[in-house]
Amino acid sequence: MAALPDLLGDIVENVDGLFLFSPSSSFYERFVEADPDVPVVVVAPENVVDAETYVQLPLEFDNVRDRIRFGVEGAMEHGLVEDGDAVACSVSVFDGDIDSVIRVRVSEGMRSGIFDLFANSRADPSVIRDVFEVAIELGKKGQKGKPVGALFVVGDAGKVMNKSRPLSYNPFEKSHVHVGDPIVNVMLKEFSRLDGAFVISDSGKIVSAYRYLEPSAEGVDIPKGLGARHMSGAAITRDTNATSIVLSESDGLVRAFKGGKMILEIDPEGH
Ligand SMILES: Nc1ncnc2c1ncn2[C@@H]1O[C@H](COP(=O)(O)OP(=O)(O)OP(=O)(O)O)[C@@H](O)[C@H]1O
Ligand SMILES: [Mn+2]
Repeated sequence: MAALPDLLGDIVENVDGLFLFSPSSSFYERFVEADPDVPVVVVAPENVVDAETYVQLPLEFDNVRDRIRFGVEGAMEHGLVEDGDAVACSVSVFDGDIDSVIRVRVSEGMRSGIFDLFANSRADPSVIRDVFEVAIELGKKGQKGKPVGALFVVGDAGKVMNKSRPLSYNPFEKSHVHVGDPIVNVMLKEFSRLDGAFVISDSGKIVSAYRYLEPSAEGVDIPKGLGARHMSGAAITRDTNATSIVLSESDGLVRAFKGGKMILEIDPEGH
């Protein structure tokens, strides 16, 4: 009878790269010089282990597939791996230390756009991340315990303003506030109880609240069952170079749209 390491060793046999997701320093040290033929790529929110090849995670994606996709697509973008490569991804599925190895075949076809969404949107990556964080937090807590929906249109704000109209007075009219400021998070949560979309500039300035989006919905293909908030949020990203981040009041999920397509779906509760 074969020993388990022989049987399970196939998973890491002949890989072209080893991806360590948020490794501790001691874990990283053990692997970095283990096999000189297999480059080690660290994927983490911060490069605390001082890795030479590193892909920064904007969010700790609870969904392991999202996390791995982000790391692999980022590595493709940086030229660290290429079509046809096999890579071993070491991740933590449950809380704590790395507990799993997943073998992935790199291919152009697997690209979901998740890396692109953060790295190559019109808006700064940090602005996209900050808006995600607001949406996720809003999804976790709701407004006074009740589920709430919200629509954030980020980047290419001039064009977005041209393709929308006000539903009410704009509380951000003369202000110069940016996403990420703690006070702004409180304001965004407060105003999200009312209708319409928030429009945010490339640099994170809140341009307007209460915008009714009027994009053409032609050629927009999003999952059936999503309503007008999602449809208008998706469509505006085809008509402009904006990225939309939408919190659903009805199912509590946060979804991101770019180029008229849904790129990412996150459960704020981490289920
Ligand atoms: N074109 C639009 N521009 C801006 N906001 C919109 C637009 N259409 C709908 N909304 C906002 O979305 C809210 C919910 O609409 P609807 O239920 O049709 O969307 P939905 O996609 O099902 O979203 P949810 O999952 O949150 O219910 C509306 O009350 C309105 O505030
Ligand atoms: Mn609805």
